[in-house]
Amino acid sequence: MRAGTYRPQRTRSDAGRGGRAGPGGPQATLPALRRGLGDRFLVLVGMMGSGKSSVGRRLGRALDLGFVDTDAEIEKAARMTVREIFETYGEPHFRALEERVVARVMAGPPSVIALGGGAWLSDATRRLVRERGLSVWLDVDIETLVARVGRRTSRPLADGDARGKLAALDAVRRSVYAEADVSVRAGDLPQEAMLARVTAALATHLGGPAGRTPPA
Ligand SMILES: Nc1ncnc2c1ncn2[C@@H]1O[C@H](COP(=O)(O)OP(=O)(O)O)[C@@H](O)[C@H]1O
Ligand SMILES: O=C(O)C1=C[C@@H](OP(=O)(O)O)[C@@H](O)[C@H](O)C1
Ligand SMILES: [Mg+2]
Repeated sequence: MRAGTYRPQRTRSDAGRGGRAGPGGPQATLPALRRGLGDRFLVLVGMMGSGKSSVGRRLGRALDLGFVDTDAEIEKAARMTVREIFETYGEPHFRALEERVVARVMAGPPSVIALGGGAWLSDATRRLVRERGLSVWLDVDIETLVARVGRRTSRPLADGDARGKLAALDAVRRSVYAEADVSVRAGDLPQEAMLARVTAALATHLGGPAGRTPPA
């Protein structure tokens, strides 16, 4: 490693249910995580239903950072729902909007960002996140995704045979999600336990429970 280059190792968290983040528990690590993050964005990636939006909102609050959901930003900008955009203009148009929204958000102040599940497939978005962010893959099993997404109507790519469609997308996308800086593998954990697991994985990635501030 070049002198002065901060390059933490990639991390896969298989910590126990709920995760452990040092003697004081997850709460104790939050200020250290905030410091370790510096001026980077914290960017959540993963399949539909993995909990990016839910965990992201909680992480933003826990770290005292703003929270941005790219789907919500797209809907605000387009004054249409994600489904309406897909149905009216098609997926390529949605992807172009998504790329623009991510770039706009990442030109602003650091925050926690929940990407839509397909946003990470964009080369431009991954490049931007590598430059300005720390990425976390929520790697959640298909059965859990289906249970969360299958009965909802807001995700056009899961229409009909949700299990089949999610499994096919997951198979294609896994290797790209795996490029994220940190991977958090989880089943159907309650939201607080998921949050604890993510903060534990981040603490490990950033240099242990005490966290570590990157050298200037
Ligand atoms: N840990 C969890 N346990 C149970 N339900 C969850 C959990 N995380 C998210 N959900 C629910 O699953 C659905 C998808 O979660 P969401 O956060 O929107 O995921 P994503 O943004 O990755 O698609 C939402 O209805 C949400 O309330
Ligand atoms: O995986 C995908 O391609 C998509 C995921 C959705 O966001 P969530 O991952 O937040 O559900 C939304 O952007 C759109 O329906 C497409
Ligand atoms: Mg979401």
